[in-house]
Amino acid sequence: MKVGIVGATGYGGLELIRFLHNHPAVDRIELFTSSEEGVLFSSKFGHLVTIVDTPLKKIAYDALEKFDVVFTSTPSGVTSELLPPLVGKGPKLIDLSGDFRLKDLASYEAWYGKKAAPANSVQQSVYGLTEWNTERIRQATLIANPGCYPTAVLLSLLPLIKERLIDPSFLVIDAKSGISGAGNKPSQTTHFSEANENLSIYKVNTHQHIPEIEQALSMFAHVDTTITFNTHLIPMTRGILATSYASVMPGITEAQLIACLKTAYEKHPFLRIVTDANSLGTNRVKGSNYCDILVNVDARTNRATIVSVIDNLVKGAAGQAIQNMNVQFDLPQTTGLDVVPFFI
Ligand SMILES: NC(=O)C1=CN([C@@H]2O[C@H](COP(=O)(O)OP(=O)(O)OC[C@H]3O[C@@H](n4cnc5c(N)ncnc54)[C@H](OP(=O)(O)O)[C@@H]3O)[C@@H](O)[C@H]2O)C=CC1
Ligand SMILES: CC(=O)N[C@@H](CCC(=O)OP(=O)(O)O)C(=O)O
Repeated sequence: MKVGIVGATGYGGLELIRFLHNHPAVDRIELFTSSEEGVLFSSKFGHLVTIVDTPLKKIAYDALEKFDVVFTSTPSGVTSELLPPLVGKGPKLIDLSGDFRLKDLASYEAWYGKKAAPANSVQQSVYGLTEWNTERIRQATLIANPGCYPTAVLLSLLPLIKERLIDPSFLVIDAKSGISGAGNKPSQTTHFSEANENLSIYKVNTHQHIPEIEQALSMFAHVDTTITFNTHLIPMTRGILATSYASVMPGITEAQLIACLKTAYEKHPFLRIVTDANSLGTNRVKGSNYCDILVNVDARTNRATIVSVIDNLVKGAAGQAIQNMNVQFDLPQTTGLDVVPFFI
């Protein structure tokens, strides 16, 4: 299989290379750039000197059309223009940005502050939350890979809401991310001296993943609701921990919530239900495509605390994108992704 990566020099692109290099069905990888045409990739990333020896190529339609799969890992607002002419031209397109996730174009423009992609290409795109949309992903030519936070939040909440075990009308979600979630372009808030030894909230009640989570709750659990969702930056490189709070429906027990999650994911190798809080942490999934989930019910308040952890760059980005490619090519979902978490 011949694979092209646009945005290869970014964090998502580098993770795609890390996994695709070991993917048994991928025999050729070409890397594309908007700013560094002709630069030898390994001259920028010395740790890949024995692995990738090709120069970065200019983004061009005639080159991209020839691939079996094109991954795009670029800032929002790029693929809304780049990809529509490629849809249906041959390659499977897997976009890691937010440009094709929101079906409501006005919502995209309001939350991202950018011009939306053409309506027909947004309609054709398939939301790539692998465990919940497998059959549509199999047929898709354009996949909108989910955001990192929505992946963590939705995987933990969807089974419980779909089975009406928790009340979806008052969901409060508190999420925290490592700094690589912000990409490789430094900013004031990601500057080491300001992020280190600091914990901060950002995009208060305005995060662009709010409409994405609400849309997916409607799409997969048939619940139309509004959520309270806030995000925090933690001084570490990788990882997301999302904690959701919801009232438990009358008569429902913690054991039933755990059983529901276990049943929902029993055939899904990357989803693990954890029952001991000491065994849950971002280091337990770091570097891997796993999503670990814990649920606990506070008997005093009858509220559930639902916690999930992922590596934002793997299950939250490149790993899930490759999982989707595996589905499209009828490969086992774990192909090329069967790695042990770093832990330390
Ligand atoms: N980081 C994360 O945890 C996650 C990120 N995402 C999303 O995935 C996408 C990539 O994220 P990430 O890798 O972190 O971002 P980075 O900022 O690390 O990298 C983005 C890459 O895009 C390329 N690029 C920049 N501008 C343009 C342009 N105008 N046209 C084409 N390419 C361009 C750059 O490479 P070059 O200059 O060589 O072209 C750059 O290296 C983003 O949309 C992000 O929101 C989604 C889930 C998780
Ligand atoms: C820590 C950090 O800044 N994370 C980014 C992750 C979002 C992202 O990746 O953007 P899209 O999914 O919308 O493309 C953020 O919160 O905006």
